Amino acid sequence: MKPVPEQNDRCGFPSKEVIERNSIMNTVKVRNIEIGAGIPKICVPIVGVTREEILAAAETIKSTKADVVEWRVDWYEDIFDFAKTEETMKALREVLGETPILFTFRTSKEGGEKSIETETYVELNQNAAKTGLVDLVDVEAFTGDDAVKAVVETAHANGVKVIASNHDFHKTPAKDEIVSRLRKMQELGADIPKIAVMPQNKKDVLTLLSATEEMASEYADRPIITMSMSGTGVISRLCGEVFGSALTFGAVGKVSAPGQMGIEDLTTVLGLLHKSL
Ligand SMILES: O=C1C[C@@](O)(C(=O)O)C[C@@H](O)[C@@H]1O
Repeated sequence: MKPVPEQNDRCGFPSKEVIERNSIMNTVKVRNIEIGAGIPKICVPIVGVTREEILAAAETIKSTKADVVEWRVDWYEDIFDFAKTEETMKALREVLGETPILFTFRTSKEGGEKSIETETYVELNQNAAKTGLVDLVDVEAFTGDDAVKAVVETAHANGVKVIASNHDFHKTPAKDEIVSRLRKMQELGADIPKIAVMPQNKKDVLTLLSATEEMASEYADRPIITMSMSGTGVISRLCGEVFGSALTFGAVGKVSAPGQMGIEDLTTVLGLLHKSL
């Protein structure tokens, strides 16, 4: 008789433990937004350089259906002066009211505007979390485990959630590699693991979707975010509710990555899919 695999019961179905583990999907609540429940949430990035541009973008976004606003601080001209950064953050919070704010310094290594020393990067994210003005911080998962854990610890101590991220602007890694990166982010204590990859062909988009489905159904006990970038990958920004990606980035004006759709079209498509599920 063949040995029964540990994962399965005697009839070959998933064991109780596996089913229980798979059914525990914690959502992440930031202000009034529950990430991981229902329609994927829409996050709109702000990529202004000056304080005026940033606040003007926030005013425009405020009148849209954005669930979350990402402040891409690597674009901001005064980001290395924390007093100025905090003032702009305060003004941004005043404009956005209850809309959750995600604080993101995207390093040039992962497609962002500026490079930064690891120590400064950790300190910047910790300081942002300590202000109480932002709701989420993005930490690049491959900054080094100690650095990531330090940001997670400070963020959590201040009631701020952490999105761990990884970006490949050139290619799409193999499915197992994508899953293993997302699992690592979960192990490092991130509230939401996220990966963005570039497809070189349509099969790469399927690889990303398949990795998303596997991670979401077999390993994740929290929401995840995935996307395949550019026009070839745009479908992945629309079908998160089917395959298991809890949030999608949409543009109001300037995009922050290739393939982002305008928020109005995005809202329509997400709504249409939701109705038919
Ligand atoms: O990580 C991401 C995802 C993203 O790169 C995208 O492809 O939509 C856009 C970035 O602004 C954000 O920080």
